[in-house]
Amino acid sequence: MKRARIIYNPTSGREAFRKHLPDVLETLEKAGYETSTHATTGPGDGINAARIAVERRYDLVVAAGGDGTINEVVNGLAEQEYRPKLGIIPVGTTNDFARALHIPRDIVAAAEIIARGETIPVDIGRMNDKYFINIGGGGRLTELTYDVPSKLKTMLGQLAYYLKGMEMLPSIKATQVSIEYDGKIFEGEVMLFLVGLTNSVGGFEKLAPNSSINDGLFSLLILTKTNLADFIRIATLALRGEHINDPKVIYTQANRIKVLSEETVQLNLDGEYGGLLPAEFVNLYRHLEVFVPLDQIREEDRPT
Ligand SMILES: Nc1ncnc2c1ncn2[C@@H]1O[C@H](COP(=O)(O)OP(=O)(O)OP(=O)(O)O)[C@@H](O)[C@H]1O
Repeated sequence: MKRARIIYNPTSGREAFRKHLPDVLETLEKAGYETSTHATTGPGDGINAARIAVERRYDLVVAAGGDGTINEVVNGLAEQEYRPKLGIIPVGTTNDFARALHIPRDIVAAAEIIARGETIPVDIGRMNDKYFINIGGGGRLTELTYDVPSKLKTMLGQLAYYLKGMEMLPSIKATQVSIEYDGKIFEGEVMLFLVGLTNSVGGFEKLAPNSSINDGLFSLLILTKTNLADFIRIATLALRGEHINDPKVIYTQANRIKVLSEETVQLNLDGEYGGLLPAEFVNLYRHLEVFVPLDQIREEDRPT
Protein backbone atom coordinates (compact mmCIF):
# COMPACT_ATOMS: atom_id res chain seq x y z
CA MET A 1 0.00 0.00 0.00
CA LYS A 2 1.19 3.52 -0.83
CA ARG A 3 1.63 5.93 2.06
CA ALA A 4 0.81 9.62 2.13
CA ARG A 5 1.71 12.27 4.71
CA ILE A 6 -0.39 15.41 4.90
CA ILE A 7 1.43 18.41 6.36
CA TYR A 8 -1.07 21.18 7.01
CA ASN A 9 -1.02 24.58 8.62
CA PRO A 10 -4.00 24.68 11.00
CA THR A 11 -3.92 28.50 11.13
CA SER A 12 -3.81 29.05 7.38
CA GLY A 13 -6.65 30.64 5.42
CA ARG A 14 -9.32 31.05 8.09
CA GLU A 15 -8.58 27.59 9.48
CA ALA A 16 -10.58 25.94 6.70
CA PHE A 17 -8.58 22.77 6.24
CA ARG A 18 -9.45 20.88 9.40
CA LYS A 19 -13.14 20.92 8.58
CA HIS A 20 -12.49 19.18 5.26
CA LEU A 21 -9.85 16.77 6.54
CA PRO A 22 -12.20 13.74 6.74
CA ASP A 23 -13.17 14.24 3.08
CA VAL A 24 -9.55 14.60 2.05
CA LEU A 25 -8.60 11.42 3.95
CA GLU A 26 -11.44 9.51 2.32
CA THR A 27 -10.44 10.75 -1.15
CA LEU A 28 -6.85 9.59 -0.66
CA GLU A 29 -7.98 6.31 0.91
CA LYS A 30 -10.06 5.53 -2.17
CA ALA A 31 -7.03 6.21 -4.34
CA GLY A 32 -5.10 3.56 -2.40
CA TYR A 33 -3.14 5.71 0.07
CA GLU A 34 -2.75 4.98 3.73
CA THR A 35 -2.59 8.53 5.04
CA SER A 36 -1.36 10.20 8.20
CA THR A 37 -1.35 13.89 9.10
CA HIS A 38 0.86 16.44 10.76
CA ALA A 39 -0.43 19.86 11.84
CA THR A 40 2.38 22.40 11.82
CA THR A 41 3.05 24.05 15.17
CA GLY A 42 4.68 27.30 14.06
CA PRO A 43 7.22 28.84 11.68
CA GLY A 44 9.79 26.31 10.43
CA ASP A 45 7.88 23.23 11.55
CA GLY A 46 6.81 22.44 7.97
CA ILE A 47 10.49 22.03 7.00
CA ASN A 48 11.07 19.51 9.77
CA ALA A 49 7.85 17.65 9.09
CA ALA A 50 8.83 17.23 5.44
CA ARG A 51 12.30 15.97 6.39
CA ILE A 52 10.71 13.39 8.67
CA ALA A 53 8.39 12.32 5.85
CA VAL A 54 11.49 11.75 3.69
CA GLU A 55 13.17 9.69 6.42
CA ARG A 56 10.06 7.57 6.76
CA ARG A 57 9.99 7.09 2.99
CA TYR A 58 6.44 8.28 2.35
CA ASP A 59 5.40 7.96 -1.30
CA LEU A 60 3.57 11.23 -1.24
CA VAL A 61 3.69 14.43 0.79
CA VAL A 62 0.71 16.76 0.67
CA ALA A 63 1.28 20.38 1.67
CA ALA A 64 -1.96 22.03 2.75
CA GLY A 65 -1.74 25.73 3.50
CA GLY A 66 -0.71 28.97 1.87
CA ASP A 67 2.45 29.61 -0.11
CA GLY A 68 4.35 29.90 3.19
CA THR A 69 3.53 26.31 4.13
CA ILE A 70 4.29 24.97 0.65
CA ASN A 71 7.60 26.84 0.71
CA GLU A 72 8.52 25.18 4.02
CA VAL A 73 7.61 21.71 2.80
CA VAL A 74 9.67 22.24 -0.36
CA ASN A 75 12.61 23.40 1.79
CA GLY A 76 12.34 20.12 3.70
CA LEU A 77 12.31 18.02 0.52
CA ALA A 78 14.68 19.91 -1.76
CA GLU A 79 18.01 18.76 -0.37
CA GLN A 80 17.13 15.12 -0.01
CA GLU A 81 18.13 12.47 -2.47
CA TYR A 82 14.80 10.67 -2.09
CA ARG A 83 12.04 13.19 -2.74
CA PRO A 84 8.44 12.02 -2.39
CA LYS A 85 5.93 13.34 -4.92
CA LEU A 86 4.29 16.57 -3.79
CA GLY A 87 0.57 17.24 -3.58
CA ILE A 88 -0.73 20.77 -3.02
CA ILE A 89 -3.95 21.77 -1.31
CA PRO A 90 -4.20 25.56 -1.38
CA VAL A 91 -5.70 26.99 1.80
CA GLY A 92 -3.84 30.26 2.26
CA THR A 93 -4.57 33.84 1.35
CA THR A 94 -1.99 33.91 -1.45
CA ASN A 95 -1.78 30.71 -3.44
CA ASP A 96 0.42 31.77 -6.32
CA PHE A 97 2.04 28.38 -6.74
CA ALA A 98 -1.27 26.52 -6.83
CA ARG A 99 -2.65 29.10 -9.22
CA ALA A 100 0.29 28.68 -11.57
CA LEU A 101 -0.31 24.91 -11.59
CA HIS A 102 -4.08 25.35 -12.07
CA ILE A 103 -4.85 23.54 -8.82
CA PRO A 104 -8.35 24.55 -7.68
CA ARG A 105 -8.94 26.41 -4.42
CA ASP A 106 -11.66 23.97 -3.44
CA ILE A 107 -10.06 21.67 -0.85
CA VAL A 108 -11.75 18.45 -1.89
CA ALA A 109 -11.29 19.18 -5.60
CA ALA A 110 -7.56 19.69 -4.94
CA ALA A 111 -7.42 16.35 -3.09
CA GLU A 112 -9.14 14.67 -6.04
CA ILE A 113 -6.37 15.88 -8.33
CA ILE A 114 -3.84 14.16 -6.08
CA ALA A 115 -6.00 11.03 -6.08
CA ARG A 116 -6.09 11.05 -9.88
CA GLY A 117 -2.33 10.64 -9.78
CA GLU A 118 -1.05 12.73 -12.68
CA THR A 119 2.18 14.59 -11.97
CA ILE A 120 4.56 16.83 -13.83
CA PRO A 121 8.15 17.75 -13.01
CA VAL A 122 8.49 21.30 -11.73
CA ASP A 123 11.54 23.57 -11.39
CA ILE A 124 12.34 25.06 -8.02
CA GLY A 125 14.72 27.86 -7.13
CA ARG A 126 17.62 28.00 -4.73
CA MET A 127 18.75 31.34 -3.36
CA ASN A 128 21.97 31.01 -1.37
CA ASP A 129 20.98 28.15 0.96
CA LYS A 130 17.19 28.50 0.80
CA TYR A 131 14.69 27.14 -1.68
CA PHE A 132 11.66 28.79 -3.23
CA ILE A 133 8.74 27.87 -5.44
CA ASN A 134 7.48 31.16 -6.80
CA ILE A 135 9.61 34.18 -6.48
CA GLY A 136 12.70 35.68 -4.99
CA GLY A 137 13.59 39.32 -5.16
CA GLY A 138 14.72 42.48 -3.52
CA GLY A 139 14.49 46.25 -3.51
CA ARG A 140 12.43 48.54 -1.33
CA LEU A 141 9.28 47.73 -3.27
CA THR A 142 9.36 44.02 -2.45
CA GLU A 143 9.40 44.76 1.26
CA LEU A 144 5.71 45.44 1.28
CA THR A 145 4.89 41.73 1.14
CA TYR A 146 6.16 41.16 4.65
CA ASP A 147 5.19 44.54 6.02
CA VAL A 148 1.58 43.48 5.69
CA PRO A 149 0.48 42.21 9.09
CA SER A 150 -0.79 38.64 8.80
CA LYS A 151 -4.07 39.44 10.60
CA LEU A 152 -4.78 42.03 7.95
CA LYS A 153 -3.83 39.56 5.24
CA THR A 154 -6.23 36.97 6.56
CA MET A 155 -9.04 39.48 6.75
CA LEU A 156 -8.54 41.30 3.51
CA GLY A 157 -6.55 38.95 1.28
CA GLN A 158 -5.01 40.62 -1.75
CA LEU A 159 -6.50 43.97 -0.86
CA ALA A 160 -4.07 44.20 2.05
CA TYR A 161 -1.12 44.28 -0.33
CA TYR A 162 -2.60 47.04 -2.41
CA LEU A 163 -3.45 49.15 0.64
CA LYS A 164 0.08 48.72 1.94
CA GLY A 165 1.52 49.46 -1.49
CA MET A 166 -0.39 52.72 -1.74
CA GLU A 167 0.75 53.75 1.70
CA MET A 168 4.39 53.06 0.88
CA LEU A 169 4.61 54.37 -2.68
CA PRO A 170 5.92 57.86 -1.99
CA SER A 171 8.75 56.62 0.24
CA ILE A 172 10.14 53.94 -2.08
CA LYS A 173 13.75 54.61 -3.04
CA ALA A 174 15.88 53.08 -5.80
CA THR A 175 18.85 50.84 -4.97
CA GLN A 176 22.17 50.61 -6.84
CA VAL A 177 22.77 46.96 -7.79
CA SER A 178 24.78 44.76 -10.09
CA ILE A 179 22.90 41.82 -11.60
CA GLU A 180 24.73 39.12 -13.51
CA TYR A 181 22.52 36.72 -15.44
CA ASP A 182 23.84 33.87 -17.60
CA GLY A 183 27.01 35.85 -18.35
CA LYS A 184 25.37 39.23 -19.00
CA ILE A 185 25.51 42.15 -16.60
CA PHE A 186 23.10 44.91 -15.58
CA GLU A 187 24.39 47.70 -13.39
CA GLY A 188 22.20 50.54 -12.23
CA GLU A 189 19.51 51.79 -9.90
CA VAL A 190 16.45 49.62 -9.48
CA MET A 191 13.12 49.85 -7.70
CA LEU A 192 13.01 46.08 -7.53
CA PHE A 193 14.30 42.93 -9.12
CA LEU A 194 12.30 39.71 -9.23
CA VAL A 195 13.44 36.19 -9.97
CA GLY A 196 10.36 34.15 -10.78
CA LEU A 197 9.56 30.52 -11.44
CA THR A 198 5.87 30.93 -12.26
CA ASN A 199 3.87 33.60 -14.00
CA SER A 200 1.81 34.54 -10.97
CA VAL A 201 3.05 36.79 -8.16
CA GLY A 202 1.03 38.40 -5.39
CA GLY A 203 -2.13 38.07 -7.41
CA PHE A 204 -0.57 39.61 -10.53
CA GLU A 205 -1.12 36.70 -12.88
CA LYS A 206 0.81 38.15 -15.79
CA LEU A 207 3.85 39.56 -14.05
CA ALA A 208 6.17 37.12 -15.83
CA PRO A 209 4.03 36.08 -18.78
CA ASN A 210 6.66 33.93 -20.51
CA SER A 211 7.40 31.72 -17.51
CA SER A 212 7.25 28.00 -18.01
CA ILE A 213 7.20 25.94 -14.82
CA ASN A 214 9.70 23.34 -15.98
CA ASP A 215 12.09 24.77 -18.58
CA GLY A 216 15.04 25.22 -16.20
CA LEU A 217 14.86 29.01 -16.49
CA PHE A 218 13.90 31.84 -14.18
CA SER A 219 12.13 34.91 -15.40
CA LEU A 220 14.19 37.92 -14.40
CA LEU A 221 12.27 41.17 -14.08
CA ILE A 222 14.09 44.39 -13.27
CA LEU A 223 12.20 47.62 -12.70
CA THR A 224 14.75 50.40 -13.09
CA LYS A 225 14.51 53.72 -11.25
CA THR A 226 11.18 55.43 -11.88
CA ASN A 227 9.28 58.40 -10.55
CA LEU A 228 5.86 57.96 -8.99
CA ALA A 229 3.94 58.66 -12.22
CA ASP A 230 6.01 56.11 -14.18
CA PHE A 231 5.59 53.62 -11.42
CA ILE A 232 1.81 53.88 -11.40
CA ARG A 233 1.77 53.60 -15.20
CA ILE A 234 3.94 50.46 -15.17
CA ALA A 235 1.95 48.87 -12.31
CA THR A 236 -1.21 49.39 -14.35
CA LEU A 237 0.41 47.83 -17.42
CA ALA A 238 1.53 44.90 -15.23
CA LEU A 239 -2.07 43.94 -14.53
CA ARG A 240 -2.37 43.09 -18.23
CA GLY A 241 1.15 41.70 -18.67
CA GLU A 242 2.10 44.66 -20.87
CA HIS A 243 4.84 46.07 -18.63
CA ILE A 244 7.52 43.82 -20.16
CA ASN A 245 7.97 46.05 -23.19
CA ASP A 246 8.27 49.25 -21.16
CA PRO A 247 11.69 50.98 -21.50
CA LYS A 248 12.02 51.10 -17.70
CA VAL A 249 11.62 47.33 -17.45
CA ILE A 250 14.13 44.60 -18.24
CA TYR A 251 12.53 41.22 -18.72
CA THR A 252 14.47 38.13 -19.68
CA GLN A 253 15.04 34.44 -18.92
CA ALA A 254 18.08 32.97 -17.15
CA ASN A 255 19.23 29.86 -15.31
CA ARG A 256 21.70 31.51 -12.90
CA ILE A 257 21.48 35.01 -11.48
CA LYS A 258 23.86 36.83 -9.12
CA VAL A 259 22.90 40.07 -7.43
CA LEU A 260 25.30 42.35 -5.55
CA SER A 261 24.96 45.74 -3.94
CA GLU A 262 27.02 47.97 -1.69
CA GLU A 263 23.82 48.98 0.06
CA THR A 264 22.01 46.82 2.60
CA VAL A 265 19.23 45.24 0.60
CA GLN A 266 16.62 42.92 2.05
CA LEU A 267 15.61 39.89 0.08
CA ASN A 268 12.22 38.33 -0.19
CA LEU A 269 11.57 34.66 -0.87
CA ASP A 270 8.04 33.49 -1.59
CA GLY A 271 6.64 36.48 0.30
CA GLU A 272 8.77 36.10 3.42
CA TYR A 273 11.97 37.79 4.57
CA GLY A 274 14.89 35.94 2.94
CA GLY A 275 18.06 37.58 4.32
CA LEU A 276 20.30 40.24 2.75
CA LEU A 277 22.23 40.64 -0.52
CA PRO A 278 24.46 39.27 -2.00
CA ALA A 279 22.34 36.53 -3.54
CA GLU A 280 22.95 33.78 -6.01
CA PHE A 281 19.91 32.21 -7.62
CA VAL A 282 20.10 28.79 -9.24
CA ASN A 283 17.22 27.13 -11.07
CA LEU A 284 16.94 23.43 -10.18
CA TYR A 285 15.56 21.84 -13.30
CA ARG A 286 12.51 19.59 -12.76
CA HIS A 287 13.48 18.99 -9.15
CA LEU A 288 10.05 17.95 -7.81
CA GLU A 289 7.15 15.90 -9.15
CA VAL A 290 3.90 17.72 -8.40
CA PHE A 291 0.31 16.51 -8.83
CA VAL A 292 -1.59 18.71 -11.26
CA PRO A 293 -4.79 18.67 -13.30
CA LEU A 294 -3.10 17.67 -16.56
CA ASP A 295 -6.03 18.82 -18.68
CA GLN A 296 -5.51 22.35 -17.37
CA ILE A 297 -1.77 22.60 -17.78
CA ARG A 298 -0.35 24.64 -20.64
CA GLU A 299 1.01 22.67 -23.57
CA GLU A 300 4.55 24.02 -23.03
CA ASP A 301 4.57 22.94 -19.38
CA ARG A 302 3.72 19.31 -20.04
CA PRO A 303 6.45 16.77 -19.55
CA THR A 304 8.12 15.77 -22.79
N1 LIG B 1 0.49 26.39 14.11
C1 LIG B 1 0.98 27.52 13.60
N2 LIG B 1 0.78 28.71 14.22
C2 LIG B 1 1.24 29.86 13.70
N3 LIG B 1 1.92 29.94 12.56
C3 LIG B 1 2.15 28.81 11.87
C4 LIG B 1 1.68 27.55 12.35
N4 LIG B 1 2.04 26.60 11.47
C5 LIG B 1 2.72 27.23 10.49
N5 LIG B 1 2.78 28.55 10.71
C6 LIG B 1 3.43 29.60 9.88
O1 LIG B 1 2.46 30.35 9.16
C7 LIG B 1 3.07 30.88 7.98
C8 LIG B 1 2.03 31.30 6.93
O2 LIG B 1 1.27 30.21 6.61
P1 LIG B 1 0.62 29.91 5.22
O3 LIG B 1 1.40 30.44 4.13
O4 LIG B 1 0.27 28.49 5.20
O5 LIG B 1 -0.78 30.59 5.35
P2 LIG B 1 -1.38 32.03 5.07
O6 LIG B 1 -0.65 33.07 5.80
O7 LIG B 1 -2.84 31.90 5.27
O8 LIG B 1 -1.17 32.15 3.54
P3 LIG B 1 -0.14 32.93 2.66
O9 LIG B 1 1.23 32.72 3.18
O10 LIG B 1 -0.37 32.27 1.35
O11 LIG B 1 -0.59 34.34 2.71
C9 LIG B 1 3.98 29.77 7.53
O12 LIG B 1 5.14 30.29 6.93
C10 LIG B 1 4.33 29.02 8.82
O13 LIG B 1 5.66 29.25 9.22
